[in-house]
Amino acid sequence: MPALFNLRNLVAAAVVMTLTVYLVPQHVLSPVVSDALIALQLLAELLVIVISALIAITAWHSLPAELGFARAGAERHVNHILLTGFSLVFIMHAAYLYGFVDEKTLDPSRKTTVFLFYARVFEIMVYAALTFAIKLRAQRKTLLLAGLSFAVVLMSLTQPYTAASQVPSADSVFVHVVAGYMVALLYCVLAYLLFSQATTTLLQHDRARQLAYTCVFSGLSLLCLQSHQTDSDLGELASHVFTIIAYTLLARLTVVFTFDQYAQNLKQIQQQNQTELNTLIQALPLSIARLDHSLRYRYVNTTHEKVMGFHLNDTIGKHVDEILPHEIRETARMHLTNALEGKHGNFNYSIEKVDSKMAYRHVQVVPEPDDHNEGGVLMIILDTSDQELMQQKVRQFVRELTELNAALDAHAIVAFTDRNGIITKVNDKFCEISKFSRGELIGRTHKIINSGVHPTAFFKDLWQTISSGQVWNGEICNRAKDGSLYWVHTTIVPFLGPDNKPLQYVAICADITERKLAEERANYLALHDVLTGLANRRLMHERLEITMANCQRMAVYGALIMLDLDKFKQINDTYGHASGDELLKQVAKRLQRSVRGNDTAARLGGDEFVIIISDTGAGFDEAKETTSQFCARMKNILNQAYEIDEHVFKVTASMGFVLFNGNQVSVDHLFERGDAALYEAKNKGKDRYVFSEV
Ligand SMILES: Nc1nc2c(ncn2[C@@H]2O[C@H](COP(=O)(O)OP(=O)(O)OP(=O)(O)O)[C@@H](O)[C@H]2O)c(=O)[nH]1
Repeated sequence: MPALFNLRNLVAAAVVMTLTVYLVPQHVLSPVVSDALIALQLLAELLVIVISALIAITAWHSLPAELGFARAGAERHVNHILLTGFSLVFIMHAAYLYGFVDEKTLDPSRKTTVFLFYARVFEIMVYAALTFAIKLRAQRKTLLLAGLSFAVVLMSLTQPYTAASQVPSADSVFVHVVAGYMVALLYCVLAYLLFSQATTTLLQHDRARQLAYTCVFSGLSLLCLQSHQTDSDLGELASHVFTIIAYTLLARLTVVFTFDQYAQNLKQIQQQNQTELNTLIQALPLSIARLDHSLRYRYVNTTHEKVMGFHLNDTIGKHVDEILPHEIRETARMHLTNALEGKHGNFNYSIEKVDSKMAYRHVQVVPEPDDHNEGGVLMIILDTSDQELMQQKVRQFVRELTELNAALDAHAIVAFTDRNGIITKVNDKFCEISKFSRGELIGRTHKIINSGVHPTAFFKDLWQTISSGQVWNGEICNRAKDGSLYWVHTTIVPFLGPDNKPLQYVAICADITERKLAEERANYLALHDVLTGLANRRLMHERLEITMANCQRMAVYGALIMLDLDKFKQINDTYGHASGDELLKQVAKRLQRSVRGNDTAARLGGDEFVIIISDTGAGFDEAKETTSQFCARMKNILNQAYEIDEHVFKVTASMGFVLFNGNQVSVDHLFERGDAALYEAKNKGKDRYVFSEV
């Protein structure tokens, strides 16, 4: 049955019908004209209008883009207009034919012919456009040009029908008839081309075949019109029937192929998505495996092969127990069974690899239910070895850092400040040594412990160093809350921000107070007499040189007094060495108390002392007088009784002094002369002072 009603047979029947229309004499057909026939004509016209309108609507919505004969926007609009055009023109044709439009200037039947011509023009152009869209071996441009030229010729043939004043002559009617045959011939050529030359894809071929049939029926429609006598003869009716068939085919071509194209496009998109998804899944650094409801592998990606070490072909169809490491089989099976019941799960495991290194994995188990109650499980395995090793390193680093911090806290005084030097954090040691509480320190600057020992330039230099991003090292004397001084060896490290400027500073200090005191003591001992605390010989020399220089600068006289206790040996011998020591200390105190701040009292050793007076006057005599008075006063002071161990002593002293007012003579020479004067004082009976020229 289907074979009987295929398009080929339909065309054959149509040809026979057309021939019948031609072969039966017109006078036989004309009497058949009746109202019923006119009604049929009307119905046929209406159908043509409806179908052409349907094609136009479909075209506006989807045809051009989907059928592919519109490549650019402008071209698509041309096709829209063409399709809409022949729909509208057909409406006009029908309207004039049946007098729907009351237009008096032209004979309605002539207008009908005009609109029919225009409809054909549009029809040809639509077919040409569609043919153009279908890939033919013939030159596209040639075909289009031929179609357009033909349309122009056809339009020119309508001239006699459009001029109101002009009645179409027998010649023009003849031309019209000839044009009709030519159009029919063109349809045949188009049909031939489409039947025989459609190339490329099956879809293109099918489309060409459909269009070829459309052309055939349009051609037949035209041929039938050539035998047209009146508005209601059979020839015209047959023409309408063929037009209906042609346009139905065209509508089918537009609608069916639109959906075919949709389906094709959807399939293509689906395939493309599938390919993209597959590429993505294969490229993911995750091992992905899909298991069926019996926990057998039905899909694995390439990463799974790498992670699990099983080739794809060795995995598909296998049970998880055959693939997963035996250490985790039980855990995995539990999670997978839960997933089959719709529960999500995850677990971690680690295994030793063949190279003895540890591998760490995180497994995510996702249920994959389906409608047939035979869902599967998606198993995603992430190799977390790198992260795990990194975490181990971080943990180790944090542990080391904590230990380091604890060690630092235990042994060092630590303070953090912001870039402005505001203390933000201190450790216990800092509080302990500074005797300030943490609360008293936070938010303050280091000025709170400033001892005043260092000059302003010291801290200026410090800040210049650290604010330029460099580390500062040095010793700082600080003052604790109770006023006591303490020394710290300090290293200040700036922490730089992204702009290479310090964000904060950390000061790491070591308590060096003990060492500093020891150093001070050593320095003191190096320059002072241990027993009396007076300057020793070395310091006395330095002071003498300084005093000599000062005297020269100030143009004044200084004095060097050599002093020796008289008969000190006897005291030692009588009361003991300790008492002798005590006496020496008391003598030293009296000397120290008798001199001014910039004068010097020193002990050279034994019972021998030296006094340096820095300013005794500008003139020699005045200086000599002043020094003599000083010696006299000193003699009196020393002669006062000493009370030692419940004994009372009386001691005298001999003195020899020299004057100096610059560096004209050497220190040694001054001593020599002073000694000589002292010697003279001793010789003269002791308990006196003697002046010597230098
Ligand atoms: N107690 C004590 N005696 C000392 C010390 N150093 C030296 N001597 C003693 O001081 C004495 C110094 O004696 P001299 O100055 O030579 O004799 P002197 O008895 O003072 O006689 P003159 O100086 O001539 O009056 C010696 O007996 C030393 O042993 C010391 O540090 N302590």
